[in-house]
Amino acid sequence: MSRTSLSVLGSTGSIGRSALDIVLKHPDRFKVLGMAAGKNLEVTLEQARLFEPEILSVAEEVYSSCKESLFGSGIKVLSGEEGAVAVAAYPGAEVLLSAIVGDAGLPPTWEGILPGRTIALANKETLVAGGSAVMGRIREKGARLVPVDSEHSAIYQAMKGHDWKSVRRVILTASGGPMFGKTKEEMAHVTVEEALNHPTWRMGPKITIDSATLMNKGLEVIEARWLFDLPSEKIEVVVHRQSIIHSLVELVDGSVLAQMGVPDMRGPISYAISGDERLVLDVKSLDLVLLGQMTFHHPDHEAFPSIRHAYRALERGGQSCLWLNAANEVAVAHFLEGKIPFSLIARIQGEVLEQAPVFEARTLDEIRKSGKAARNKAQELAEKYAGTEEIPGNPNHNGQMAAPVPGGARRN
Ligand SMILES: NC(=O)C1=CN([C@@H]2O[C@H](COP(=O)(O)OP(=O)(O)OC[C@H]3O[C@@H](n4cnc5c(N)ncnc54)[C@H](OP(=O)(O)O)[C@@H]3O)[C@@H](O)[C@H]2O)C=CC1
Ligand SMILES: CC(=O)[C@@H](O)[C@H](O)COP(=O)(O)O
Ligand SMILES: [Mn+2]
Repeated sequence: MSRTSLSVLGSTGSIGRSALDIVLKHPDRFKVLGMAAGKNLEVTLEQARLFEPEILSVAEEVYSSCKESLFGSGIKVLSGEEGAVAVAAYPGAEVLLSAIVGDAGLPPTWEGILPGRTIALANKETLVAGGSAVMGRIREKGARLVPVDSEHSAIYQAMKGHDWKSVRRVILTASGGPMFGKTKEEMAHVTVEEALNHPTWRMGPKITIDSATLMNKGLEVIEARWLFDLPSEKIEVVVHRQSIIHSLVELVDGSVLAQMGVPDMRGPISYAISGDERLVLDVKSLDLVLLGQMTFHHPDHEAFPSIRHAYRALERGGQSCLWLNAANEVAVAHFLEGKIPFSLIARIQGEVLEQAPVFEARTLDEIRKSGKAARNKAQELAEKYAGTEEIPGNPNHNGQMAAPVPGGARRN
């Protein structure tokens, strides 16, 4: 079998590194053609020397050092969004792994949708922000969109050989994140360290905070809506603390299909980039006796309003999902910088999504402009609330109005 040529967007991240680990173990199966990274020069250079791509892009800040270090290597070095787009659109890659974090991943993914190509999609924000426009472009170009996200990969794997007409509902599993069991009142006091301490997955900081607020599951509900062309009534969420069942599909005859395994993203990544082939991976075996039990709960929508925001955005339509996504990114960045308390992330999401235009953004340019407008709204709100420990105007647990407390989110 000839080697699959692969380009990786977000090569230095958690998904990117796992993907390149698979390539390293299967040199007869893959060849890396292009790589796009951000500011991590050390890892970028290591990867460039190991995989010898034809084209590479990094953040503007590290461009000169990168170019200088790779002088004479024959690798074409580019930078910034233009560079990432050039890597994505570079012809010859049969598979494009989209794993830049956040809405920065949308322009390269969009431009990388080329005839006959497989887009292995980790960057869920692309579908949340771009929804019908992205799916339209996939169809128009004759590309193939394959999920990398573990839940969607589970559904995709479970549905192999089954007819989508036979689906009663899909059930996305959520770990519940590190804040599972906390009350609404306790949310204001969650520290950055606590929120970054995911119980089952090791991922980049943005998605880890999304998991802590359960926005990740909200984004995944929207992702499932577009990937599988399902109405939101057929998409449900259940909290499963162990992250062993990666998601389930219930068929019209009551049969339930599940995909299971120890939490390790190399499984879903390899399935997506290999064209549904089962590659040998050194992923641990599932020991059911050691596991002992699996638990299931309804999500607590009072303490974690973000999943409801996602359903609301789908119901409201137009640019609501795009605005929800942009608001979330701004709010998460503010939380990570210690500028706003954890509980305000969901508040900002909810306020911004209600201001979204109710007509669709159809082109990349429209999506980008709209995303910027949403970011500005979220920024204004974040600045307005910065330094407040409690949500202004919301009664605290004693029923009194909370006074803003300087200091914002605490790190310890
Ligand atoms: N990690 C996981 O297990 C899962 C992740 N996903 C999704 O995959 C995506 C990546 O997540 P994850 O790997 O955890 O994130 P990381 O934060 O670990 O990695 C992000 C990657 O994107 C790069 N990057 C960031 N901004 C830019 C930019 N403006 N231009 C070019 N590159 C940029 C980073 O470069 P650098 O570090 O060099 O600055 C890095 O390579 C997200 O959309 C996430 O939701 C989905 C399911 C599971
Ligand atoms: C690995 C993966 O797909 C993540 O999206 C994961 O699902 C995050 O965990 P949560 O279930 O806590 O959101
Ligand atoms: Mn997931």
